[in-house]
Amino acid sequence: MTVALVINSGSSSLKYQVLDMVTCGVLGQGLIERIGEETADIAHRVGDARYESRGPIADHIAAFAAMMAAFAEHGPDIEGRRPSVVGHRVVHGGRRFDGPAIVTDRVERDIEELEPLAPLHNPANLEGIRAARTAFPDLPHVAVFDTAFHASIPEAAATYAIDREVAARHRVRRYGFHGTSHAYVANQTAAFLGRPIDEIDTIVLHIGNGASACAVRGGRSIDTSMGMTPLEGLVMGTRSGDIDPAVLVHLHHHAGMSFDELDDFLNRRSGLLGLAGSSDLRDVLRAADRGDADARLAIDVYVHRIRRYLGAYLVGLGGADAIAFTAGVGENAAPIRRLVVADLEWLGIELDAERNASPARGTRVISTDASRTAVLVVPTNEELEIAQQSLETAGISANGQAETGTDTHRRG
Ligand SMILES: Nc1ncnc2c1ncn2[C@@H]1O[C@H](COP(=O)(O)OP(=O)(O)O)[C@@H](O)[C@H]1O
Ligand SMILES: CC(=O)OP(=O)(O)O
Ligand SMILES: [Mg+2]
Repeated sequence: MTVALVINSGSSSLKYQVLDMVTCGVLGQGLIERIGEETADIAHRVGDARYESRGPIADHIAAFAAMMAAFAEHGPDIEGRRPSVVGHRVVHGGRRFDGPAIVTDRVERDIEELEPLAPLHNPANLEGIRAARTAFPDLPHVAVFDTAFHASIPEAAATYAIDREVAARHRVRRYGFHGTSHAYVANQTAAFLGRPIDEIDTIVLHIGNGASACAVRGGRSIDTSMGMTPLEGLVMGTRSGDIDPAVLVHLHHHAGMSFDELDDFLNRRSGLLGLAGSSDLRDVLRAADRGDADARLAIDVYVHRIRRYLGAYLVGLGGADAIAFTAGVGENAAPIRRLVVADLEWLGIELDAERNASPARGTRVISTDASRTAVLVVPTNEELEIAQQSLETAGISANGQAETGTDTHRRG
């Protein structure tokens, strides 16, 4: 059996999964939240058993140690069944990485060098990588970048209309994020429809706490709503998404907000939280049902923004074979899906109300049989995609054999 360990270090959290790569099943997983705060929450799961604990966790190195302690105490037995590879989610790969990379000291330096472009994400990603390489020095570690899938975006969609020299010097361009999810969901959509991926055009709506839309032509990203950072585009849990940049200048001059405060304001205090007081869409939907006017407006703004991108990408692709909803909101919030594709019958997009409202899980079609564009719900699985890309990059097959001509422990 080949086992993969996947590490997803967020700015204040560490998510991990141990996967059996033959069955693609999860052997164990966990989430450590509030790293760096007074007390952190640790939730570890093995099969149906769930173990929760709390305690101070200073940084990602301590979080990594807590994860190893949870493995030792509750399983899975990763000493007995050692992982063959460790896959790491890295948010920003800049233009340096257009695919996964075996982590070397050089790759670590490149990720560090990209920190100014993703100050919330890359430092945490790097701490996770360093802790994991210290714990498993003999294993291949692979970095899988959120940005890599969008390397195919044409210049017209990637370029901001500012002075070219300034932009180039400071690496200001649109990179896009959630690429691992967009790629996985586009592939799942093609497989579910029984069509080759290179023959279909798909719009993936990854709507979770972070949210982005992606136009995928024949398996390649041609446009996406996030830009230089994961702030641009859709309205998110705490992020504003698109905003007139002059608003920042205005708030700087008239509200006395510094640029650090504005950064915090747009990334952590805006979006659903800023409009309706909660970053969790479930709370906002409940409040709207009770008639709360702020919550209703928040949902209107949220949906309006998604539809704006949906329209743009339908034009960009010249029509789509499929629209795939994914992530926390996309997979679970039937009312949002209904509003996003409402009144588009004239475009050949027709939702089936009953299919949409069904509590069924797994990949499924929610449009009518007559709908020219298929609308689907496709659960994303970034961890599995990271594990598979990591295995492939390390030259290991799912049954544990080194792939011909590749050294299993190649480390770049
Ligand atoms: N049943 C549901 N109805 C509406 N929204 C939901 C439901 N389940 C989850 N969500 C939303 O999904 C969001 C989390 O999405 P997720 O993809 O897990 O986020 P992330 O991985 O970016 O933290 C939550 O903030 C919540 O608003
Ligand atoms: C890049 C990004 O926005 O990630 P997340 O959805 O995990 O916040
Ligand atoms: Mg997410």
